[in-house]
Amino acid sequence: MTQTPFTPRQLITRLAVIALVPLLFIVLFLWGGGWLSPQRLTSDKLVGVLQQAGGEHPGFRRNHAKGICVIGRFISNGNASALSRASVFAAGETPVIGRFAIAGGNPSAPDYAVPVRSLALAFQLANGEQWRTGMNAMPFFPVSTVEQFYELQVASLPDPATGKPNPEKFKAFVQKNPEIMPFLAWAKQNVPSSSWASDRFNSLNAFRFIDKSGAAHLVRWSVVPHTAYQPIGAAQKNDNDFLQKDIQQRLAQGPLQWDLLITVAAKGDDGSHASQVWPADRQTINAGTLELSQATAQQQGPCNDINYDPLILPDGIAASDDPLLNARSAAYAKSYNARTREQAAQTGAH
Ligand code: HEM
Repeated sequence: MTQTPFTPRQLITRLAVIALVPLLFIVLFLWGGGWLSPQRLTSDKLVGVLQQAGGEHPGFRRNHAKGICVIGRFISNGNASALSRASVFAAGETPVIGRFAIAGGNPSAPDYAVPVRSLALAFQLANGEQWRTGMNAMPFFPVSTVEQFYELQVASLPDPATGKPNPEKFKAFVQKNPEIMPFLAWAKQNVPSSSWASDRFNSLNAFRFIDKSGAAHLVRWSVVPHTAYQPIGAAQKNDNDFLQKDIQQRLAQGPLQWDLLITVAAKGDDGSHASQVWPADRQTINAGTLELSQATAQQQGPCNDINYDPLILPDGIAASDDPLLNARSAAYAKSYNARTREQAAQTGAH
């Protein structure tokens, strides 16, 4: 008979260690899925509340659901290459696939009823890298933290009894988060333009540009229209889809342009609060011209399969400490996976 080299005590210890390894993996799996901390704000919860607000629309984005694809190019003048070594800022041209949209999860919402509009861009760099950015046509974000974003969605949900948001719940949110007051004041006086072509779109979140020496510069960016602002009028209020029709008509006449402006933070400026703008005297650099030339319906267009994750960045651009960035990245992936799976089921693809 062969003798085991271990004493019973050693054997038990070894078996216990072996059993611990899979147990550790199970605990990590449950933790990652949010099962061990149900109060934790997961991307499931964030996407869930957006879906509750916008309704069930299989195959569509869970926010900014109504939109249109556009293509064009970015013509860099080389000015931003002192701050960022990203090849997109060297003088020259980069093809762009973009998407105009309005906020909210309802793909049939009337355009005039939605105050927040967006432009997302995917720059296809010659070296195979991509720079993706989703910008909104407002000067700053309503809130700064992921918890506030979630609670704001919950406070704005329609009351099942009335079909409208409960004003008491919204008031309670504002009292708890007075940081939202400047946004509410902006929204109250804002008269939307009659065209996406004349909207200024802002990154809102801060990022870091990394220069050739490896030094980081805190920045935000905006695209500023060449097209003059015309306020929304009666004609637009009677047409649910005026934004899409307008942009198609304009692009049929010729390309539309925006300047890409980089705003550079000064020492001490905070990049982690998207609800706070930096003082107006900060340095701005005109990095070049965004030129959009063609529009296609989103479901058939090249933007359908793009997840405009704000953390898909080329070498030379990096995330800041803004906590919204990671939450956005995780939620956009969740939304992308859901909508592309649904689209595949709708078309019978496997
Ligand atoms: C925690 C905060 C946020 C959450 C959870 C969130 C969530 C979402 C989701 C789920 C989508 C749909 C993504 C897809 O299916 O492709 C979306 C779209 C979008 N969001 Fe956010 N968002 C947040 C903050 C922001 C901020 C700060 C901005 C600032 C500009 C922003 C701009 C956009 C834009 C432009 C789109 C449309 C992108 C496209 O056209 O595909 N979001 N958001």
